[in-house]
Amino acid sequence: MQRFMITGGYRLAGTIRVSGSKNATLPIMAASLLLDGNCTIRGVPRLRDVEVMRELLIYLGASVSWEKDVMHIDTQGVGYQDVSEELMRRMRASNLVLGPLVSRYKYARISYPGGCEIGARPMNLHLKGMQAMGVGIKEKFGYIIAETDKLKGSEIYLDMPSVGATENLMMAAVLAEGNTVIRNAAREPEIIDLQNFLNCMGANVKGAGTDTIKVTGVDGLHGADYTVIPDRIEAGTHMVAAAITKGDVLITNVIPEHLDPVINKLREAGVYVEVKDDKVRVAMDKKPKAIDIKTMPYPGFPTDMQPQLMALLTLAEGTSVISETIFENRYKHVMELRRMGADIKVEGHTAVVRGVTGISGTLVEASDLRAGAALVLAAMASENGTVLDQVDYIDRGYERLENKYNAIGARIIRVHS
Ligand SMILES: CC(=O)N[C@H]1[C@@H](OP(=O)(O)OP(=O)(O)OC[C@H]2O[C@@H](n3ccc(=O)[nH]c3=O)[C@H](O)[C@@H]2O)O[C@H](CO)[C@@H](O)[C@@H]1O
Ligand SMILES: C=C(OP(=O)(O)O)C(=O)O
Repeated sequence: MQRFMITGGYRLAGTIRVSGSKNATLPIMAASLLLDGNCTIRGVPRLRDVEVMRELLIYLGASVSWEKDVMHIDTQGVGYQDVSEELMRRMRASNLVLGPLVSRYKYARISYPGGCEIGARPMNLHLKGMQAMGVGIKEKFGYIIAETDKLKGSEIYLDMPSVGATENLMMAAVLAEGNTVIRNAAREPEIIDLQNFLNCMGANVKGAGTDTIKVTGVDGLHGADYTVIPDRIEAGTHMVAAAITKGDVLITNVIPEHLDPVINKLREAGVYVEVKDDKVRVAMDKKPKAIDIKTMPYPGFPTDMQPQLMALLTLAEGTSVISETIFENRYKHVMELRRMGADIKVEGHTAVVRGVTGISGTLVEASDLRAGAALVLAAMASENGTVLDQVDYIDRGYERLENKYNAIGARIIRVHS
């Protein structure tokens, strides 16, 4: 178990470079299972979740080498399609191997995935879509067994634009016979990145970024060399870090368009945001203004930024209202922020945040990845020291966050206990 000792009150000033996107890298690594050969992925972030996906690919028989941010995957040895509960439970995104395994081997057996406790997160849409493509699904003792003689292209309508279901079904359709159309598909930038990677391997996928994705099945794929997009949630977190510490930070390696919802909300809160090419400069010298936020599928405000924005709004002038519409259990940071002196009330999906003049450090605990990030931000803005437990959650999605912040003025020490 590891913890952060954070001394608050230091202003962040300088440049931070954003790493490759976790949520783009994970499906792209899973998609390599569609291939019988080699691929190279660049811009791969050093994250715990990426480590788990690497272990999963190796467990299935792939060879994976990873140096700095370049990963080589050779899938020629893959011959096993049965994933143990231990591996599946370590990460939610491990469910993304289902589509590629069924597409290539016509069989997969995986246990239900684990991950952060932010909601029930069922897989009904993934499974319904696969059934429409001719896959038999059995659910037994917490395992999903997916089997088919032949995957057939199909018309699929998603009841909600689930990111994971869209990705799993796109991957399942790549080697299916005929055409698949996914309607009400998720439109997140990571879906476009997956489409680009699949097409780089010789797939025929169109429409990612819109609500209709069309996949024409192909007979086989070839190797690819691909660079993943920068992580928009990491970038958004740094933007809030600059604002909450009343700092001035240049954030590089970003695609500003992916950050539109975050940039707009920060500007509404009075934060100075300047966009230039692949950089964003964020500066703040006063208290933020209260704003309302509703989390929505892309291009709406991302649920993965809700806890971080809440941390900022605890110190705003006035009262903010936050509605979390994606995950039913994504307010676990509220209790911890209250322990630091924040004034927040939660009723159902809504949190009412009354701005306070200051928050103070204490002993708090990360309950999940973004809750942990929000607590780091709050601790950097607080009047004294904070001890943050369970930072392993933060390592799931941020590459040595303390090093990035310490390099521009923060005081964070990682303690191994
Ligand atoms: C690895 C990755 O990319 N993770 C992201 C992905 O998660 P993930 O792909 O799991 O999120 P989804 O878009 O699938 O989930 C959105 C909502 O749909 C529900 N749902 C989903 C599938 C299904 O079969 N049935 C169902 O009811 C979920 O419980 C949730 O309430 O998108 C989320 C929403 O932007 C982000 O917070 C996660 O960071
Ligand atoms: C919820 C997240 O990830 P996952 O879907 O992998 O749990 C996240 O990145 O905030």
